[in-house]
Formats: sequence, structure tokens, C-alpha cells
Amino acid sequence: MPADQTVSASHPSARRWRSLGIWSLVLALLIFTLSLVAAYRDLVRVNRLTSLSFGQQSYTLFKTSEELEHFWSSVSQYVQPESFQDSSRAEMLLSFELLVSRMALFEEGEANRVLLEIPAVRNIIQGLNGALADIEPRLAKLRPDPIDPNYSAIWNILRPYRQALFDISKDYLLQREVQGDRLLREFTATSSNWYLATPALSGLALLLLYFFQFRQTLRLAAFLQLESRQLRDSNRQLLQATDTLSYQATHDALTGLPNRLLLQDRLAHAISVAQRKGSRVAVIFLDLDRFKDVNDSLGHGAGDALLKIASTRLTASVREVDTVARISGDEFALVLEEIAGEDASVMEVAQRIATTLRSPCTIAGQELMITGSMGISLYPRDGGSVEQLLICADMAMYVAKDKGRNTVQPYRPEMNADHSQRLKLGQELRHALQREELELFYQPQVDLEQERIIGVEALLRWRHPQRGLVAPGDFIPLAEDTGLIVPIGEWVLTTACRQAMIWQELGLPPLKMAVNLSARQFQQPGLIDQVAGALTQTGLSAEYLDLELTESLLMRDVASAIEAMEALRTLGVRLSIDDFGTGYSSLSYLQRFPVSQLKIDGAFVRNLPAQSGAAAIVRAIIAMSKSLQLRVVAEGIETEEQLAFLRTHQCEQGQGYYFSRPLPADDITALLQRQARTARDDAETATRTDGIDKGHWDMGAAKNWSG
Ligand SMILES: Nc1nc2c(ncn2[C@@H]2O[C@H](COP(=O)(O)O[C@H]3[C@@H](O)[C@H](n4cnc5c(=O)[nH]c(N)nc54)O[C@@H]3COP(=O)(O)O)[C@@H](O)[C@H]2O)c(=O)[nH]1
Repeated sequence: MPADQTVSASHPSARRWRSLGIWSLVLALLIFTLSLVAAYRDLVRVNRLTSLSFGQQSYTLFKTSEELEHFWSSVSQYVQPESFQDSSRAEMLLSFELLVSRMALFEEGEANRVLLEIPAVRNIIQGLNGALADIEPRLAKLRPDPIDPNYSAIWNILRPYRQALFDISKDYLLQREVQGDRLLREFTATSSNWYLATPALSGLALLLLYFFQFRQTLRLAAFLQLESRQLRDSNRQLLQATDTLSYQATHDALTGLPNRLLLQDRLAHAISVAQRKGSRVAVIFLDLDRFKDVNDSLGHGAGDALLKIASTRLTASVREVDTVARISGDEFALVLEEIAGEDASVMEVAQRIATTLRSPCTIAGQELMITGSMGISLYPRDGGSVEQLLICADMAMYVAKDKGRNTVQPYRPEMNADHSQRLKLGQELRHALQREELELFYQPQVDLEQERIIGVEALLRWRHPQRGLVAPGDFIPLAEDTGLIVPIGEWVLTTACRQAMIWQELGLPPLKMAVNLSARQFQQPGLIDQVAGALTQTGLSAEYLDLELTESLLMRDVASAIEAMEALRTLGVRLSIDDFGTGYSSLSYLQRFPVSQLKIDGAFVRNLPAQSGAAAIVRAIIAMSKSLQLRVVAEGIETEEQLAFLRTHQCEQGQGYYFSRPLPADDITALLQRQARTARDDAETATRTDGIDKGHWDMGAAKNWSG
């Protein structure tokens, strides 16, 4: 039955059937009541018939009339001298007594009381009673003599009653017979109909009632069946919804892998099995290398595709019993059960994972290589609980990330100390600014052709009261994570600009001041105001400020990066792409970035000139810069050979330990003053000799100075 036909109390057809049922019940009750009334009426009539059929009243009347006659005949006999005997008087008196007794029966007998309800009978009986009372004294005095006046008196008293009693008993009998016949006829005529009609009608009404009831029961059964089917359906849907919800609550929507919740559950189970069997469980935390760069440069669709490929490859690298879960953006965790040995066997799995991940894949038209940093913890060696094992694997993964890409790092107990040290360092860094523990070092940037310092790069140091000089690599990531990089970056900007002004005020030739901007700094909304504020506050002209942005930072969100760079350019500052060659930027991106300088990553320079790959990349970057009319700076120059290679290929500027390590401001002041002096001396010598200005700067002095 379709849902819209379901029987409900308010449904019109249900109401119709219910009212029919009620009416048939009312009809049945009516018939029953009528039957009762008819039965009662018949009972009364049967009673009356019975009373008639017994004929007791007729008998009484006849008997009274007979006894009256008998009394009169005994009186007549008594007064006849020829028939007189002694017994005649006694018989007369006895018949009188019998008559009196009979009369008393009218008053006492239940059945005869009906007779007294007939007025004619009542008059005769009452009259006869009075007559008998009159007769009694005369009877006592009556002599056996026909002329005795008592005899005639008795005769006169009795005479009217004798005839009347006889007549009325005859009439009564007759009347009773007629009435009895009539009643009997009526009774047989009507009662037979009623007795037939009553059960027939009641039966019909009951049949109707039963029919309505049966129909209603059928409909109710159908309704209940439908309801139960709907209930079963709802139940099934509810179960499905519960399953879906519990699946969603325990799985990652993108990859379909278990999420952190399910991972914890599986790990808890694996630990309890390992506890029983005395086996080992390994947890591997894996963070995809440079996932954010892919996501930002190729779009979120590409990022999602990469995550899906990574999850498929991870699942393929382990056994069915093992668990691969995605626990956050680009972080995966694996639970490997029943590990045979310790580190070696897990490392084997980790290497297999790394190899499987590494095979190239094409996403958004780009060939990419997926790598990850892995941290490993082992049950029971590194911890006995889910939380402990996850924390240990996480810590180890961070160490792996710090070591560089595509590395595997098993957990070591010392990492705990490193972790708490990191926490402590974070707290101390909060106070470093107020306590003036931060300091800027400056590394010269040299014009390779003229061998002159034309600029410096400001490099941050933390003069820690206990640890001594802390390198930025040890606290900048922490400052990034905690957000402290924003106030620190602001301080760096202002301090660097002020220092540049100090050197100008000392009469030194104006220098280009390069300041590094981290990702978080670059993305903060107040950056333009911050830079403008630093320039205004220190009075440095914007043309001397060079902001260095890493290639990977720019590639995260190209459109927003271009927008922010355009805004910075309106201030008049210059922009450089730092660590160039390590990111994914293509020529088309480069053309769109409003930069004036590329800095070749030190990793390529380090391998010059021996490594042909590095040499080719450096040559290509220099050529590309020239064609895009960008200045090119080589970082990390440490040797004469590297310098020679770069000069040969017309790299304009360089920076590195070969020239000078990063130095405190005062040391740079001395260096700059020496350079200025040398320049002056050279100029004077040139004027004195043939007037040629070689513009030479004594690099050897600088190298010696910086040690
Ligand atoms: N957001 C900010 N980042 C900053 C700031 N100050 C520094 N940094 C970044 O920290 C990273 C490490 O810096 P540092 O330890 O100072 O290392 C710099 C140089 O000392 C080093 N370098 C220079 N020449 C050589 C060399 O010949 N060999 C060699 N092995 N290392 C050398 O390179 C670092 C400078 O690199 P780069 O910035 O790419 O020019 C570093 O990434 C800094 O950017 C800051 O204030 N804010």
C-alpha cells in the first residue's frame, strides 16, 4: 500500500468505516434491547396463559358455587322432617364451614387474588361473605321445620348469590377460554415471528459488525505491515547513515585513508596484540617534502592529486595488516604490526616507502618527484602507549625534516631533550627582543668586476646569555612557528635601515642594504606599512633597501606574491629572489615577478666548477638573468675557483666566505672605511701616475680580517 493510502485515524475512509461499525453496534444493541422487551412481554403473556391454563380461579369459582349449592341442599335436607336425621344438622354445619373456608381462600390464596380484581366477582364475593355472616346466627337457631322463619330468611339471603355465583363462574370460564385462545393465538402468531426475527436480526447486525471489524482488522494489518516495512526501511537508512557517519568520522575524505582517530584505535589494538605475543609495532610519521610549494604553485587540485598518489603508493608499500593514515594536510602515519627486528627492519620498510614514493609522476602537466621526511618510533622500545609512540615518531619526523628532504630518522631518547629545549628556546625568544639580545651581522656583497663592496646582507644573530651566539637557522623557524617573526622582522628592518644611514652619515659611499623576509612576514597584511615605517623612521632612501624573498616563498601563491611585490615596489624598494634555482619557478613566472635581482643558491656555487650539473645550472641562471635584464648575485663563494668561474660567466655580484663572513656592524664599518681609504689612495696614486682609477678593493685584507 502506498504511503499516501496508509490507514490513519484521520483518514476519511477510516472515519467512514469506523462510523459504520459504530452504527452496526448501535443497531445490534437496539435489536438486543428490543429482543429483551419482546422476551419480557412474552414472559408476561406466558404467565398469563399459564394462569389461565391452570384454571385455578375458574375452579375456585365453581367450587364456591358448588359448595354454596351443597350448603343450600344440606339446609333444605335438614328442614325436611321426613328426611331429618341427626347427621343432617352436622352435615349442614360442616357444609357451612366449608363454604366459609372457601370464601376465606379468596382473601388468602395468591392465585385467587386475581379474581377479586374483577369487579363483578369482587361484589359477589364480598356480598356472599356478608350474607354468610348474616346466616350464621340463623343457622344456629334453625329447626328441622320447613316453615321455620329462619329457613325462609336463609333462603332469601342466599338466593341472589347462588344464581349470580353460578353465572359468573360460567361466564368467567367462558371468558377465560376465549381470552386464553386469543392470547395463545396471538402468542403463537407473534412470538414465533419475534423468536425467528430476533436472532436473525441480531445475527445480521453481528455479521455486519463482524464484517466491519474484519475489514478494519485487515486494513489495520495492512497498515501495520506497511508501518513495519517503513520502520525496517528507516532502520536500514539509519544504520546506513550511522555507518556513513562513523566512516566519515574515522576516514579522510580526500584519500579514503583512516584518519588520526582510527589510527589511534588501530595502534592501540596493535599494541595490545604485541603485548600478548611479545612482538614489536612500528609507527612511521611521514611529512611530504615541499608539498606546500606544489599546492601553492600548481594549485589545490594538483595538491589533492599529489596526496592521492602518495596515499596509494604508501598503501602499496606496506602489508594488508598495516595501517596507513592521513593525519593532517601533508602528514601521513603508518602503523606496522609484527615487526621482526628493531630499527633495521623498519628502516627497510621506510626505504621501500621512500623508493615507491619517489617514482616520478605527472600532475597538472608537470613531472614531479614525491619525497617525504620520516620519523620512526618502536613499541615497546620507545614507549608503551599510543600517545607516547605518536609523540616519539612526530619528534623524529621533525628531526628528519631539519636534516633535509627525503630522510628517515628513528626516534632517539635525546630528542625528548631537544624537544623540551625547543620549547624553552621559544619562551626565551619571547624575551630576547626586550632584553636586546638580538643583533644584526652584515655580510658584504661584492661587485665581482670591480671587487668593491657595493652592499651588505643583514643577517640576524641571537646573543643568548647562556648559549652564546645563536645562528638564525636555530631560531628563525621557531620564530616563524610562534609568530614572533613579525615583531622580530620589524626590528631587523628598522635596525638594518638605521645602520645603512649610520654608514652614510659616516661619509661612506651609500650601500645597498639587503634584508631577508620570511614567509610569514611577507604574508602579513601590515608589511607595506612596516617597510614604509622603517624607511621614514630612519630616513633611508628606499632605493638602498633590497628585500630578499625566497623562490619557494614566492611560488606558494604566485598571484598574491605579485600583488604584495607590486605594492612594495611602489615604495621604491628593490626586490631580490633568494636561493634561486631550488624552487619550481619557470621563466614565465620570473617575467611576471617585479624583481630586479636573482641570487643563485649557494648549493650550486659550492659545487663549482667541478660538478657539471651545478655549472650548467649556474650558467643558465646567469644567462636567463641577463635576458630578463636582472642583476645576478652568486651566494656562498668560498674559493678562488668558484670566483673565477663566476667571473668567466659574467656573474656581476657575489657574496661568501671568500670575501667575508657575516660581521658585526662595527667590523663592517672598519672594512668599509678601509675600502674607502684604499679607494682614495688608489685614486690619488692614479692621479699621480697616469690618472687611471682601477677602483680596486683589497679583498685580501677583507678575507684576513674576517678570518
Ligand atoms: N627572515 C629572516 N631570515 C634571516 C635573517 N637573517 C638570516 N636569515 C636567514 O637565516 C638563514 C641562515 O642565515 P645565516 O646562518 O646567517 O647564514 C647566512 C650566511 O652566513 C651563509 N653564508 C654566506 N656565505 C657563505 C659561504 O660562503 N658558505 C656558507 N656555507 N655559508 C655562507 O648563508 C646565509 C645567507 O643565506 P641567504 O639568506 O640565502 O643569502 C638564511 O637562510 C638567512 O636567509 C633575518 O633577519 N630574517
